[in-house]
Amino acid sequence: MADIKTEKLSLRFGGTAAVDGVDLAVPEATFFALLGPSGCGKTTLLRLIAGLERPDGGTIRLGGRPVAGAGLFVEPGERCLGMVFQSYALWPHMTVAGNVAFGLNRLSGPDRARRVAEALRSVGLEEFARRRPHELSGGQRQRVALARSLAVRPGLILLDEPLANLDAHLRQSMLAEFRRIHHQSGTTFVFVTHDQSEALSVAGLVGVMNRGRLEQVAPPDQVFRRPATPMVARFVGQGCTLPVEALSTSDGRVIVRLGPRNAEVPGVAGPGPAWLCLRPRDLRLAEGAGDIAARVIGLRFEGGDHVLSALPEGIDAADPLEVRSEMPVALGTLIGLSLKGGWVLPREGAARTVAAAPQPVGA
Ligand SMILES: Nc1ncnc2c1ncn2[C@@H]1O[C@H](COP(=O)(O)OP(=O)(O)OP(=O)(O)O)[C@@H](O)[C@H]1O
Repeated sequence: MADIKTEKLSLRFGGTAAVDGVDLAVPEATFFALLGPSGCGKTTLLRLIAGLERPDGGTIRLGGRPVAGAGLFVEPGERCLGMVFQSYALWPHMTVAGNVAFGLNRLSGPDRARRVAEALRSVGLEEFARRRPHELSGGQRQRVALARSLAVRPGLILLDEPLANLDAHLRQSMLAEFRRIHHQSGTTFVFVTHDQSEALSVAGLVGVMNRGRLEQVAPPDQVFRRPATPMVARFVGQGCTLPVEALSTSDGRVIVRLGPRNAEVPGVAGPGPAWLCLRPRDLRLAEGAGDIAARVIGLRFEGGDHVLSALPEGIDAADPLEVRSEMPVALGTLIGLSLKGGWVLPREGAARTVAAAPQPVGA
């Protein structure tokens, strides 16, 4: 088991800051998911931790041991970690057992065989030891790749989009497998994905990256319910952000002006310009005027409901909001939306209240 600590970690490729001053602390035995849009720097951060890239600046410690920093660079093979890639990277001419034994050369024959059997048992593939990779399904190949990493008993396993080549159904069962194996092995897992539902369902700790920086590191429910930045609010859970004015704040609840009306919403913004972060589940169609007046500009049928896209009225630069309805509503209709939840964040430069914030409405 190894914890991970990076300080001011940076790597540029030409004009691109792929990783930009990242301070990260992942406690040992954590299942950590690194989440973010394509090109935000997830793989580069993983490769820096693995030792496949050298940082331009900053430091990395694994299990308390410095592995990269000024004048110091520990080679990947000496970092006591395993890697699992989306391409599996198995040797096609070797059997499953041969692939799993690959990193165990320093062990004696019987010890090696025992370690291979143990690793294959932990991923449920002991009966497949004599097969070759082309005789396995994609999910089974990925489990062989994981068994190969587990066999060397590393303190840390780095998984780079390991489910990207699998179909949706198999991804779900592999996620459950990863959780079980992580729990059983007690190894620290770092799991890179751009799929937020994957990250939130599998990890104990989630890091959201954007443009080379970490926007938030928190347990999945906090990332979802208390986004630290507008980017996290928009990226996770189909969220959107409305520009509002925070009028006053007390006990972690903020009164915001929504066009001509005011509403009280949980949050951390002091008085001034703020963002109201909303998810579809934070809104419902009001019987009367509700909290927000909005005009229906789109309608689709999804998951058994009609989903209305509605543009708030009286709020400058607002994006359309989505709300579910049992009945279809004609385009152009003025509707009222009631707030069931939400989260208020200060806009850049505005005051943030420090008081501990309560759970949002409906949490
Ligand atoms: N070897 C390289 N040479 C030049 N630029 C690179 C290199 N590797 C990555 N980059 C750039 O660095 C940035 C971060 O890339 P990275 O692969 O880390 O992103 P990512 O979040 O893993 O993306 P994805 O989800 O699409 O895999 C991107 O702008 C990318 O184009």
